[in-house]
Parts: sequence; C-alpha cells; structure tokens
Amino acid sequence: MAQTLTITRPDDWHIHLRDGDQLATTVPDAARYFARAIIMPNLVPPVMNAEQALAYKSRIMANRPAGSQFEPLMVLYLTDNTSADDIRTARAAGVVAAKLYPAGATTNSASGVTDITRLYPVLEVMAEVGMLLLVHGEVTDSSIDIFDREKAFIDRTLLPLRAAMPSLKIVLEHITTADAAQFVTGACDNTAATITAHHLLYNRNHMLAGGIRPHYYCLPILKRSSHQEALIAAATSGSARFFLGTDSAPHAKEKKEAACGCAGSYTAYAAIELYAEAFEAAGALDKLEGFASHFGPDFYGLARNTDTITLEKADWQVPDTIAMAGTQLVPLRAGETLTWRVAR
Ligand SMILES: NC(=O)N[C@@H](CC(=O)O)C(=O)O
Ligand SMILES: [Zn+2]
Ligand SMILES: [Zn+2]
Repeated sequence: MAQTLTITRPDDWHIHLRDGDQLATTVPDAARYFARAIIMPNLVPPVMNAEQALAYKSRIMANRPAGSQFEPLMVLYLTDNTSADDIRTARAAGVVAAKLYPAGATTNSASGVTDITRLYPVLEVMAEVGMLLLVHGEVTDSSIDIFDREKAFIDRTLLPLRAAMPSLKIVLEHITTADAAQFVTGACDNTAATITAHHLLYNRNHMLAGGIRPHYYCLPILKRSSHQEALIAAATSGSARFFLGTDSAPHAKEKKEAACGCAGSYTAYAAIELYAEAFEAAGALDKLEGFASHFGPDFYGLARNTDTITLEKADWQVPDTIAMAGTQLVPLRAGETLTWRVAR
C-alpha cells in the first residue's frame, strides 16, 4: 500500500493564468484540485477596474473543465491612477484584492505604481471596504543588487506602509528571504505571506551552478540556501501567516531559453505534489494541510473548503513540454521524476 496523505482541498493564493488561448492550458491545470485561486492581474493591458476583472473572470470560467467548481478570485492591478471609486466599484463586483507591482519590478509591471505613498488614500479605502493588498515586494532601484531587492523593499516601503495602514490586510507575495519571513512574523496580525514550491525546493545554486538554468529564473530571484532554509522553516512552522501561493507563471519555451529570458516558472501542473515533496523533505508533512488549505482562506476571511484530496507516494515522470496556445512551455522539473501524485 502506497503512503497516502489526505488533506482538506487546497487553494492557490497566487497564480498567473494569462489570457486568450493560453487559458485552455492554464485553467484546467489550476483547476485539477485547487478549489479557488487568486488570479494575478498582470495582463497586457492589466486588469485595472471592475469591468475588466469581470470580463477576465468570465473568460477564465469559459475554460473550466466540465463539472469543475473551480472559482477564480479576481484582483485589481494598482496603477498611479487607481481611484477610491475604482476600489469601491471593484469590491462591490466581488474583487477580493488589489496588487501592488512597483513599476518595472517584474513581468508586465510597466503600468505599476511609481510611488505607493501617493496611493495611501486609496489604500485607506481598501482597508475600509475589506479589500486585501497583495504586494510584489522588490525595489526597482537599479543601484540595488538584485539579490537585495526584497530586503530593501521591506526597509524602504513596507515597514512605513505597514505602520501607516494598520487595518489594511497585506500579503507579501512569493517571499524569498529570511528577512521577509522575519518581517511577516514580527508585523501585526493583518500581515501574511505566500511561499512558492520552487522557493522551498531550490536556491540560487540550482539556477546558476554548473550551467545556467533559465526555468529556475523567476522574480524575486532564488536566493542563497540560508534563505531557502528560513522559508522552509516558516512554511512548516504551523504559523497561520504563511500559506500556499504557487506563482505558477507560464512563458513559452523560446521566451525562457533566450539571451534575455523572461522571469517565471510553471508549476501549476503539479503544484501540491511539489509542495508535498518539500514538506516531506523537512519532515513536516503534518503541516502541509494548514499551509495549503486552512491559513489562506482564514486570512482572506473566506470559508475553508470542506471536501478533501488524497496524495499518494508514487513516482511519475514530468513531460518535457506542455502545449500552450500554439507554443510549448517547459514545466519546472521537466523530464524529471516527481514522487507524489494526487489520487483520482
Ligand atoms: N514571478 C515571476 O517571475 N513572474 C511573474 C510575475 C510575478 O509574479 O512577479 C509573471 O507574470 O511571469
Ligand atoms: Zn511578483
Ligand atoms: Zn506572480
């Protein structure tokens, strides 16, 4: 009898589904067993208002597999021009959060925010109407080393923002450093973070030692192993401030394997399987359910899912590529073996 693990059905609190024909690949992958997912709004052009969020949501729903109950949770993309009215209208339309992309920080962030302090009145309204602030936490200052950009963002932007806006719920997305884990642990109760599977499984040696591996390149960039260890400790600590967000971010193979490759790793095809591997390696499989299925909905003020999924220990080979909208994408761990799978 294979080892099995049954947990409350999980949700993904950070995913990129892209748009158009790409949804035919990304939505079924996300909907395999996640009940809900926070849909990142960094399309081109971005999802900036309620109308665009609802239209995007219906394009996602149109790509759900037959019988799927998968629920996309929509997010607004903050720009310098986002108004209090945009927030109120979006909240009334069911949008749950707004995303802060410092302008230029990551994929499709060109329309992002140049100075967050000028949006403080808008953030006040978010706190008032119960909309969360999701943050890509990196400075864009080119004089700051890429490996230090998350810590610099915490010091320069997040600490003052946290102090100025105590009643705003803030999720620091895809954290990559011990500094970020410490910030979240030490901040007020309205503070949480998502952690990706790849930041639990890898450090920058995996990306750079013995050859450059572009499919490990994502932002914020993988850090040294001491940071990886701090993330594993946070994710497996049982603290309700840390929960699952894959940051699965598909880019076509030729856009990754290029002289100037795009940032983002595709993990949605095997998300919970990859997390199970990381938690098992840490001797903490008993902590996976809280991280994957309880703490996210608790922080968002949503009900936990009531049904379950079962993982089983069984080797299987990851395909070399996955077809997406007339291109191929190379999933993280392409051609390698995974040791967990979701039982049917
Ligand atoms: N994580 C990434 O490296 N890329 C994401 C954007 C993001 O989440 O920062 C993408 O949209 O490709
Ligand atoms: Zn990001
Ligand atoms: Zn992301």
